Amino acid sequence: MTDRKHLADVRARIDAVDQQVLELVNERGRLAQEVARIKREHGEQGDFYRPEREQEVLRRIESLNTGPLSDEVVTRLFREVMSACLALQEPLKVGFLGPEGTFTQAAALKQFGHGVQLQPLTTIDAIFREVEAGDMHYGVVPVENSTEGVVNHTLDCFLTSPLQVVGEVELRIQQNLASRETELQAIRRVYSHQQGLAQCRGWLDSRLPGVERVPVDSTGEAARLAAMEEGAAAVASDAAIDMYGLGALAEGIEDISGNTTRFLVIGRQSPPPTGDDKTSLVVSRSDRPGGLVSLLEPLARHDINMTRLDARPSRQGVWEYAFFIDLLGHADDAQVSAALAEMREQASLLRVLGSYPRAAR
Ligand SMILES: O=C(O)C(=O)C[C@]1(C(=O)O)C=C[C@@H](O)C=C1
Repeated sequence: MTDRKHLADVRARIDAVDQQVLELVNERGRLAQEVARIKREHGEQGDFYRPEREQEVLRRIESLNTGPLSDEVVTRLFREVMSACLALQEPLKVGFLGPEGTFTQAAALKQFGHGVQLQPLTTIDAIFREVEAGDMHYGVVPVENSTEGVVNHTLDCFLTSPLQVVGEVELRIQQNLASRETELQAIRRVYSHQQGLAQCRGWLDSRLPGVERVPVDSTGEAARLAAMEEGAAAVASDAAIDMYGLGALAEGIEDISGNTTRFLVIGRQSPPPTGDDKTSLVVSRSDRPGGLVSLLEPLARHDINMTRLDARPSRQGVWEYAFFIDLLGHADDAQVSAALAEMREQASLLRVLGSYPRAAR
């Protein structure tokens, strides 16, 4: 067989496979519509998004995958297929910390795919408010960075909001120096979110010493400003570079490689257990010696793994703290529920912020 004939044959087989894939994704779409009909009949309006089921679907796909496509790639493809199926059931509105081009937008896309309507909002408070008011179904907010620690503002919002955590997203963060200038020597000012500036402090100290650093609300906003100003640059994402038509003067400028940011998805109701969950809670107690140790003791006794502990002023009294705790397990799991009951006996306040599936790939 000639090469040309062979190529034509293989392409004909690809066409046949595409036709099958098309029929199957549409069949999947029809089944999702059937699920929606059942949910409506049971009065579950507004509750079409099921993070626990999505997690189960993605984990199953990963375990079935034999390649040559990587687990990461098949996860991304099936995430989009589910996103399109969910959009057939109900178009979801999801607020994220904007403007366009922020890492939070990338996290929202990773969690929900392109089938939802993503709405950039200007502050973390606004995201909480819009979800509380029902104008948005869900919100996506940054909560901690592996280099720079917690996003205090998000934790503070939880102190006063009734919303629940319904999911978490982890994202590898690559920072770039973005500008319309083409030479590093032309840069007089660098904009970024304060976390972006902090993540690249070492690089900026050595490559742009003495250049003014200006913290702004987000990396997306930094890219927007850099696009308008001569001699300006932004520490920002690849997406922001594309969005604002900038060039990358340097790529991957974060000081610690493996830099990861964790985001929380907020909504009105936490999902049921999947067997691989996390629980976030806020707890406080009036100051007394050994207070924190005895408060945490039930977790150790019930063999529960704590993955995060942060203290924030509780805003109730001077030197009173609220402790934000993440642990492995779901609040409905027997061990976790027993430990929480014992902690509650000692605490002046204990609120479960939500139990949710652990971040997918
Ligand atoms: O299983 C469900 O509850 C569905 O609605 C179907 C489906 C899917 O496409 O697999 C769609 C949306 C949900 O978020 C979870 C899963």
